[in-house]
Amino acid sequence: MTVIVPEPVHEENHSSVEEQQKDGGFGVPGSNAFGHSFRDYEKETARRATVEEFYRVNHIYQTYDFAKRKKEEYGKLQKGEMSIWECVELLNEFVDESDPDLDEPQIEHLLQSAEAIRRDYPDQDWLHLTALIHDLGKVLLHPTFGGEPQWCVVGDTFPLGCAFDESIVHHRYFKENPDYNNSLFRTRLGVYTENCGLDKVTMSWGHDEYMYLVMKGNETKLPPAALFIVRFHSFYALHHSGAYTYLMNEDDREMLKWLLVFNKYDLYSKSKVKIDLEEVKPYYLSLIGKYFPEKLRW
Ligand SMILES: O[C@H]1[C@H](O)[C@@H](O)[C@H](O)[C@@H](O)[C@H]1O
Ligand SMILES: [Fe+2]
Ligand SMILES: [Fe+2]
Repeated sequence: MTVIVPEPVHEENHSSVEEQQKDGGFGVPGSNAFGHSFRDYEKETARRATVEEFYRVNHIYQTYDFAKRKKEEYGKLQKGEMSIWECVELLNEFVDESDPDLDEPQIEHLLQSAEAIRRDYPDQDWLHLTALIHDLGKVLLHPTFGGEPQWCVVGDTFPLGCAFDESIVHHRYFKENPDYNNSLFRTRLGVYTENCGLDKVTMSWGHDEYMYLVMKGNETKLPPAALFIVRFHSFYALHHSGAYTYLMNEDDREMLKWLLVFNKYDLYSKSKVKIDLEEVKPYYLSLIGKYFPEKLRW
C-alpha cells in the first residue's frame, strides 16, 4: 500500500519567522510555554522533578506481564458508556505529570492540537478528529475509570518483552524493572521476530493503547492511519529517535508517515493560548457524528 501524505497548506498568519524554525509546512516554535526547548528532560525547570519522578516509577512498574494484564482487562470495554464529547469534558480536570512542556488541563491540549492541524490540513477532517481524541485514553485517571495512577496512563511508551533502548527518556530507571534482568527480554528481539509488525508488540500500558482499543472495539469509521496515530503517538523512541524500526512491517512504515505529520502538531501546539470551546464545539460534534457511534463502550 502506498500512502500519499498531502503537503500542509501554507498560510502567512503564523508567528514571525524569527520565532520559528520552519519544519515542513508547520512553524515549529523555538521554545515551549516556559521559554525552554521542547522535551528537555534535564533542564532545571519548575516541572523537572515531577516529570523525573514520574518516569522513575513508570520505568520500574511497567513490565511485560503487567501490560498484558491491563490490555486484557481494559480490552473488555466494560468500564462504562459515554460519548466522545462527554469524555473530552472529563479531561478538564487532569494535568499530565509526565509532560515537561505543558501544565494546562488536558482539554486545552486536545483543542490546541486539533485546531493547529485543522489550519494546515483543512481538507483532512479525519486528522482534526484524530487530534481531538488522541489523548482521550487519559480518562483512565478518572475515578469512575478506576482512578489509575499517572505512571500507567501517561508518558512516552516503549515495547516490553525486548531490550529497553537507551534513547528512552530517563532510561537509567529501568535497572530496577524486574524485566531488566530477564535473559530473554534483555535481548534486541526478545519475544519478537524481525519485522513482525507493531501490532504484535506489547507496548507499555497507557492512554495510547487504551484509546486504540476503544476506537477499534466501537468500530470507528476513522481510517487505519488514525488508529495507528493514536496507538503509537507516545512511542518517541521509534518516531523521534528511530529505535526499534526492526519491529516494523511494510504497513507500519507507510502509517509512520502520518504519525510524523501528526507529531508536530501534538508536540509544538502546546502553549498557553486558550481556544474558545463553545465556538469550535459544533464543528467537532459534526465530525464525531460522522466517525463514531453516539455512545461508546469504554
Ligand atoms: O508527556 C507526554 C504526554 O503524556 C503525552 O500525552 C504523550 O503522548 C507523550 O508521549 C508524553 O511525552
Ligand atoms: Fe499522548
Ligand atoms: Fe498529546
